[in-house]
Amino acid sequence: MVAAEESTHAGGSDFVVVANRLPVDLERLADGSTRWKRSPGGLVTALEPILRSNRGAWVGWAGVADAELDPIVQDGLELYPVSLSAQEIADYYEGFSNATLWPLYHDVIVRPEYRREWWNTYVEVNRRFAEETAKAAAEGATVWVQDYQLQLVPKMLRMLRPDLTIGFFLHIPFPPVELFMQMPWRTEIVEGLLGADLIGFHLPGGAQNFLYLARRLAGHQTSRGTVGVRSKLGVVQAGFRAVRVGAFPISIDSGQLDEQARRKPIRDRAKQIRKELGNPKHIMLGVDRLDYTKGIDVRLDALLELIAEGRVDPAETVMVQLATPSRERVESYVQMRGAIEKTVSRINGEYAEVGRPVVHYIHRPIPRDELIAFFVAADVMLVTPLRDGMNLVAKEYVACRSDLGGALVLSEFTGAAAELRQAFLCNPHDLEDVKDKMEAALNQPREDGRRHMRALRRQVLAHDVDRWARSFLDALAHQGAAGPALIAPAEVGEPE
Ligand SMILES: O=P(O)(O)OC[C@H]1O[C@H](O[C@H]2O[C@H](CO)[C@@H](O)[C@H](O)[C@H]2O)[C@H](O)[C@@H](O)[C@@H]1O
Ligand SMILES: Nc1ccn([C@@H]2O[C@H](COP(=O)(O)OP(=O)(O)O)[C@@H](O)[C@H]2O)c(=O)n1
Repeated sequence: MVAAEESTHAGGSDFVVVANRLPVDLERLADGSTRWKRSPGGLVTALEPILRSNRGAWVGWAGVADAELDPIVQDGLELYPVSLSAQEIADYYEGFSNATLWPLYHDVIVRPEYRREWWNTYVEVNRRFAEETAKAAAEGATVWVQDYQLQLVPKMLRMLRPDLTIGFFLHIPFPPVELFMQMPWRTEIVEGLLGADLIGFHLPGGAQNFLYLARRLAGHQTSRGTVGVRSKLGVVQAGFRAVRVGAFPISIDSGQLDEQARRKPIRDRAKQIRKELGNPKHIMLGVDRLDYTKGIDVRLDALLELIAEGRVDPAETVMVQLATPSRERVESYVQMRGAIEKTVSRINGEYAEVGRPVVHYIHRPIPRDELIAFFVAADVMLVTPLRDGMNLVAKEYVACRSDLGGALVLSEFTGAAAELRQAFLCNPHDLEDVKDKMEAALNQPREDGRRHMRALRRQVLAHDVDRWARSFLDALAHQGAAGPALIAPAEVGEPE
């Protein structure tokens, strides 16, 4: 163990978030200059307001290769950039994180690749994140490690800095045991996570899966009762340490988004969007990173069939698909992009008129205000992932609809579906079901729509990102680094 000497060299931050990405990406422009831009994805959307209100530090990668940057204060946030070489990006980020773990944890929608050299780099990069965090954290600090890219950091960090309180949160689904068992380095991953004091998942199912694996793979005793939402934590007795495991569904800054969406410039822009789209009777909207988990193909296929069957009139309906570029060098993403763009062309080729496309497809990031105006303008929001940890877009749409207009079609295979029960829930693997729900959402009577949206908004406004972070950090604080075992012996099951 390292202990005393490391501790005297500790940095100044009492609260440190560690995530693969910083909240901003460094962008290198053609003229050689650089600028910072917002990073993609829901993790950043959720964590940025938390870090601001806790005045903490953020350790992460700046999104480009070989950027040797000193710690900086950017827009009020203290950032500690971790440098990755081009080879590390290929092996750790595109390889092990996004061609092994991502598909494995998302129900093997595409086949995960298991490559030893990717794993070796994943271990090395996790070690570097742990070392950088050890430098940034003050004596006795709380460190919150985020997501599947950094599952070994909790154990590595505990070895370097036993004085820290360490939390870990997984933003993607934790897979069923039968799938996780494919992973050649499954025991190392479970043990890596068990370096934390508290391990959080979006849903109780993920927590239960993990408890089972802690018994089976690491041979620890664990609690046996069911895990609740923000309550009834599970416990793994890892030697003298009690590691707690719980479900904490993430959310958004709903109050702030609600307020923003009510502003006149946003509402005016929403009207203008409708006009620019040719004042159609119905606007359907999809907003996603371009990822095969998101089921963009599913909603396009459904639209194509609905039009072909005469159930949707292309003269009065448009679909807008805003797709942020994502992981563009990973082969499965290249293939999926090709397939989606082909279907967009097919729908427009068969059913559009000159100057009046049926599908408007934008493959680039769009400014936040513009996105909010699209949420306000959309009559039907299509969220159809084959599997998604949470899906913040669904919650953002609801937060933007203070007018009680609009309808949400939501896949049952998102974390959000556990909370947004009044949406048009659909099974994305059943195209007929998706079509039926899209049609029902388009034709929903106004009063029914208002009732559904009111109930959805109650849920989203009451359970915001601040509540998510507080519930996790409160649970973490109540244990502390060397906290006592919280399970009575009677609750502990023997390993199998
Ligand atoms: O960093 P990238 O590779 O560009 O990917 C963006 C993020 O995607 C994933 O987001 C997840 O987190 C959301 C918030 O908890 C959740 O709603 C969503 O279901 C997840 O897919 C990923 O987990 C992040 O690490 C990435 O930064
Ligand atoms: N074209 C797009 C698509 C998504 N986004 C944002 O990216 C985030 C996506 O979060 P999410 O939880 O739905 O999904 P992931 O991309 O994190 O898997 C949301 O905050 C969206 O508003 C965006 O800004 N522009």
